[in-house]
Amino acid sequence: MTRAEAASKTEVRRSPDAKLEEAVGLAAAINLEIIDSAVITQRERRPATLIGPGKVEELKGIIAAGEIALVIFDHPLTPVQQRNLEKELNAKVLDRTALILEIFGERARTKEGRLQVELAHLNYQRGRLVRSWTHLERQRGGAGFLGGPGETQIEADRRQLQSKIKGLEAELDQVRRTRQLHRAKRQKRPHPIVALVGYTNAGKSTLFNRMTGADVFAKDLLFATLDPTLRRTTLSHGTEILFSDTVGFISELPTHLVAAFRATLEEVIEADIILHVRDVADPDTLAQADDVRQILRDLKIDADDSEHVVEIWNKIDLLDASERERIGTLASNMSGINAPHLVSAHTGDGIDALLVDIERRIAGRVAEIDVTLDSGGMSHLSWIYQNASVLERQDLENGSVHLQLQMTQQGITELNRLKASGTGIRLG
Ligand SMILES: Nc1nc2c(ncn2[C@@H]2O[C@H](COP(=O)(O)OP(=O)(O)OP(=O)(O)O)[C@@H](O)[C@H]2O)c(=O)[nH]1
Repeated sequence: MTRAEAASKTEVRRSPDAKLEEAVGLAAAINLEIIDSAVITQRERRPATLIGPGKVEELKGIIAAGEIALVIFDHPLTPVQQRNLEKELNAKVLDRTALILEIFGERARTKEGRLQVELAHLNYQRGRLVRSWTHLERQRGGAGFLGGPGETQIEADRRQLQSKIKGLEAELDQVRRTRQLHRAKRQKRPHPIVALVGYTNAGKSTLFNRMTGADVFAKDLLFATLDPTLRRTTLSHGTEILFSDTVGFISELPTHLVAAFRATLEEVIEADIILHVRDVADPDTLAQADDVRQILRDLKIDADDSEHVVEIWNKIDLLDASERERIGTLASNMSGINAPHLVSAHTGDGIDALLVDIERRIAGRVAEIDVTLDSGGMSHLSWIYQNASVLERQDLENGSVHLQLQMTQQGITELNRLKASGTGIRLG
């Protein structure tokens, strides 16, 4: 059974309750105290307030009684709806995009991450300004509308936003260029990259820590990791790899946010192997996996290429015996390379088998090569140690050194270039 077949065997749509639970989790991610939450069923969407007048009244009562300062709608709101609701409810109103932006704002740690979030924020605001302006314009008769304090103010705000956006884009460009230089340097160091992706809270950071012995912030918080983290690890047969932990994905991630994080996700785009970490104890696991695959496709990654993308079914320790058996059967029905890894990043179950599999997959991408450095080629020794895994070294009596190396194809090409440009290196 392929992954697509396995997925199609089960209903993947989220229940309203699961969506609500996720939204509550998002709010908790920035330490908001949740007073109340509810699913509202709406037959028609009201252009002015999204929800009907009866519901608005009901909410008003709850808000006044609970002294609630903020109301979050897990649904896109137009600028007009947001403003009207704020007035009616006498509380600040955010929609899902605004909430995610708030979370990203709190989490970003690197300069690039912070700039990206700020830019996404400004773009979000700009979209709202432009839309409300067109709305006003339409109300006052379109092209005939000239001057007036409202327009002047909005126009001024828009210009100010525009120039801020331009400034930020330039700054971001500079930061990215520096990072690309670093990356170019690293690419010359041909360690394969293994990137972790997954729905937010799936356990990527915990798995990353487990596999690398690192101590990355892992918490039961959505979007605990925002900036990519890289760490070098040596696998049991000596293969050196770089593990990369990235921002968690989420459904309905606003498109401009995906665009903003595209640069940060370059590690994923260029990774030799992608580990798609899934929380199989979450009732929503199938819908979450679908969302992740969609985002991978947006990044032009073939999520169904099982050579490249490996599914990790995490948190198996949370399953009861019958669920575990069901998941185990499902996994064993998925043949060969399609088969997912059942693990618990928490207890360490399944991690060794996963590391062996990573090493095996990488072995297909790395090759062994013998190199002899004569005395004239010794200056290349440090480059070799940086760029290859040295499996064996023999210091010969005539002063030359014989090395047995493991390198990626890219590294071998580089080595051939070195050989062609200088003396003292013999291959084979
Ligand atoms: N029981 C159990 N809990 C786990 C396991 N793996 C992770 N967790 C818990 O799940 C929560 C989320 O884990 P993280 O590693 O922060 O998840 P993440 O995918 O990096 O999250 P984001 O940063 O939001 O993308 C934490 O409370 C972890 O302790 C597991 O195998 N079993």
